[in-house]
Amino acid sequence: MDLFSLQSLLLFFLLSLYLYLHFHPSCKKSNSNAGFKIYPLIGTLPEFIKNRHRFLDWTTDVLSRTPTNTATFYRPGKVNGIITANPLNVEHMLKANFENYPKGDRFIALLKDFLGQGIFNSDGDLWRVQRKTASFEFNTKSLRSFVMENVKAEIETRLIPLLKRASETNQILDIQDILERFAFDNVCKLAFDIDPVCLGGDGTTSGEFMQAFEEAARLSAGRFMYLFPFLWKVKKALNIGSERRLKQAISTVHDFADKIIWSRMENRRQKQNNDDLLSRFMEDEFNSAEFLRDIVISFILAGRDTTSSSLAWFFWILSSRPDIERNILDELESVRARKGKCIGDTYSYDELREMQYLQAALSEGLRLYPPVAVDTKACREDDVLPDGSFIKKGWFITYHTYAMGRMEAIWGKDCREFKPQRWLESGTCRQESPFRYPIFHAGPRMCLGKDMAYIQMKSIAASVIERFHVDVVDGDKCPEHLLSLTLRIKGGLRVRIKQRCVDKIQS
Ligand code: HEM
Repeated sequence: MDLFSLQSLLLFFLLSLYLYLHFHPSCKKSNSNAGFKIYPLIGTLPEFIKNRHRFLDWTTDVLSRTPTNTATFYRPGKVNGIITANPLNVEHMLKANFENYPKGDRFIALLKDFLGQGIFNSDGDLWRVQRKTASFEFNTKSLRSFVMENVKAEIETRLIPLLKRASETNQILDIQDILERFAFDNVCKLAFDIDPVCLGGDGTTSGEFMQAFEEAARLSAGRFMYLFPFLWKVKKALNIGSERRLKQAISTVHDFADKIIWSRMENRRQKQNNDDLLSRFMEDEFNSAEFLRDIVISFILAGRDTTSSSLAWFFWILSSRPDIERNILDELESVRARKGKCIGDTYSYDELREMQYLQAALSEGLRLYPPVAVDTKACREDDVLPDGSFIKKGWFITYHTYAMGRMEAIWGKDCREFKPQRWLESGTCRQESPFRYPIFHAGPRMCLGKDMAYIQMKSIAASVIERFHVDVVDGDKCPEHLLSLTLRIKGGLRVRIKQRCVDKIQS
């Protein structure tokens, strides 16, 4: 019997069991606000089978119905744990009891082929040493001006000309892909001092690598969603199906990263010094080429997939909210008027800081479409969470950022509406507690690239919006999301670019 027949047989069995359990009155749990339906032996599996294609919305609905926005999850294969959208629990796991909630062996094993021992996939000293080295680089004063300069160059010489051409020829573009390319060029320059020119030319360079990276992230994330957790290991051992494709994709990604490492090692041999993140890691001669490769891949993931995801969702929202777009345009106009600038002039860091409405609108977009939609840790020792939930040693715990953006308990009755004004106090965008709004994580593992991400998102949004209207093809339909390692728009976001008041725009 081949693997497919085995899986079909198991599915048939589970489906029959599910139908029996679902329709047999004695098996029904009466309490509709008690979290996931848990059946004897198979736990949450029937519900998981039914809903895994809409995992985020399903789990959000369940969490919103529980008294403390927290629920227990059981699946055969020892996949037991807690999913929470409760800020007190989030603070406990990410900060107050941080040491008890590492990434853990299961998580690390699932992502090891793709991320190796990089910063996103390590615990203990291995994580600490990477955090220390990277923090040093992210805290240098020169980093901000370096980021500003790179972003400016990428906008002026690549993004705007590309959008202008598309508007003149009425071409349909995938803006998510364009934004990924932008972010990829940017992070490569910042972290490894190379320019892959991925957004250059006709915007199709490095296509093979980009596709492979996306596939590797998607298939690695897919390992979390197997009905039977061991199945991916069987497929990997037999080198079949998605595991075979994952292996190929990872090999393409590794080739790219290896070339960066080798060229940098050559530079060092020739006593040429680079001043970037990778060089800091290379200063430690005990760091192997393989470990350096893991570092490269982690930073590409951090830089490429996050800002591009949030901006793609943001442009989709704006396309149906002319009121918000108008407010952004008004704000940009007033910044320009105060500073004596014209459309097309680059904004300085201080000018970006003045764009409080834009900051609020972007933060609101991140609330509803967080790039890291769920984040999972493991429980090291039995514990009781602040809401009273018991968690056992070895269980996983997931804080559900996507659900948290949709919880009435946090944001009120209008939690599902896009309202930038909820962020504004006397015209200033307020800070939110990172435990209520853990978009960038919180505590000791908080995102290192948050400031850089806002610089990039605000610069792109301001430069694009003041020159173009981004018209989403089929904009009346909410795009389907794809839960990869980040929250993507499935199939990309197809848009037409319409240029505004052409005569005012400087060439
Ligand atoms: C909208 C944009 C971004 C969002 C929403 C975001 C979110 C996050 C989140 C949720 C984590 C924790 C992940 C985990 O549990 O391992 C994280 C970690 C991290 N982020 Fe970001 N990020 C963004 C942009 C960036 C950028 C542009 C960079 C820089 C290249 C960056 C660098 C990092 C690094 C190095 C860590 C690892 C921190 C650690 O484990 O100690 N991020 N980010």
